[in-house]
Amino acid sequence: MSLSQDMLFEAEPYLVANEKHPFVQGIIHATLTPEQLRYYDEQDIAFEYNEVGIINALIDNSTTTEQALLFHKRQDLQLTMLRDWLHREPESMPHNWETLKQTPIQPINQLYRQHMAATVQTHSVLQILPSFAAGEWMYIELGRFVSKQARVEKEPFQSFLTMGGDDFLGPNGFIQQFFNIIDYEAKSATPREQERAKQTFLKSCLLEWYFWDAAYKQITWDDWQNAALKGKGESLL
Ligand SMILES: Cc1ncc(C[n+]2csc(CCO)c2C)c(N)n1
Repeated sequence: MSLSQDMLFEAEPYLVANEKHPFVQGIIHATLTPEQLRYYDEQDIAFEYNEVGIINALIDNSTTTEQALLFHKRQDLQLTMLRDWLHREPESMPHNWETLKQTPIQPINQLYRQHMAATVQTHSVLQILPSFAAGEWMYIELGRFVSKQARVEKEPFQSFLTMGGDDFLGPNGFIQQFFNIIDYEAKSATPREQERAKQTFLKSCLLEWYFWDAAYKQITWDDWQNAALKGKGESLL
């Protein structure tokens, strides 16, 4: 079994858990509140901004020019998506490229971004790529899952997890190409390095679940502070 097959096999229970999460179910049934959507939107745009740095690291540490070109293409898409997203920002939450850097990063978002950033210092595509590819894979699979459900066709829910999939899907899509790169890099890696890469992938899958959970409960540092200092909010954690 290739490393990517092994990763996907072990990631399956995390995918099922993500499908069952009340936030994902709330997308299907269009039952999320404006506050839950707003929290998600703010945290996710900041998350995607952080990914720009991760993709830069992938370009930087590529072992072939083909890899560098693929990551560069992915970066182009990331920046285009961010630009369009910033244009769509609601009046209540205006962001631009500059203020994006000052968006408050709430606890789970911080944990996830630091999990990804921690891989950069390995200078290894095999270690950096799984931290990033897991989120992409999860969104594509969740998109597939929600499209098979009787989902409520109402915005903004309808557009949620419906990705302009062609760039991501199929044998030449980003997802398959990322897995091909992981398998190519795994060939020259030790079993310990391969295991580490797999665990990084699985931790990103786990943090995907917590990202939905944080948005569902709108967990902030203030909640954590209240829970710690005032002894309130056990149910949040
Ligand atoms: C929590 C979280 N995880 C992963 C992504 C990344 N992501 C998933 S799909 C996609 C491309 C198409 O929108 C990107 C960049 C995210 N945004 N939020």
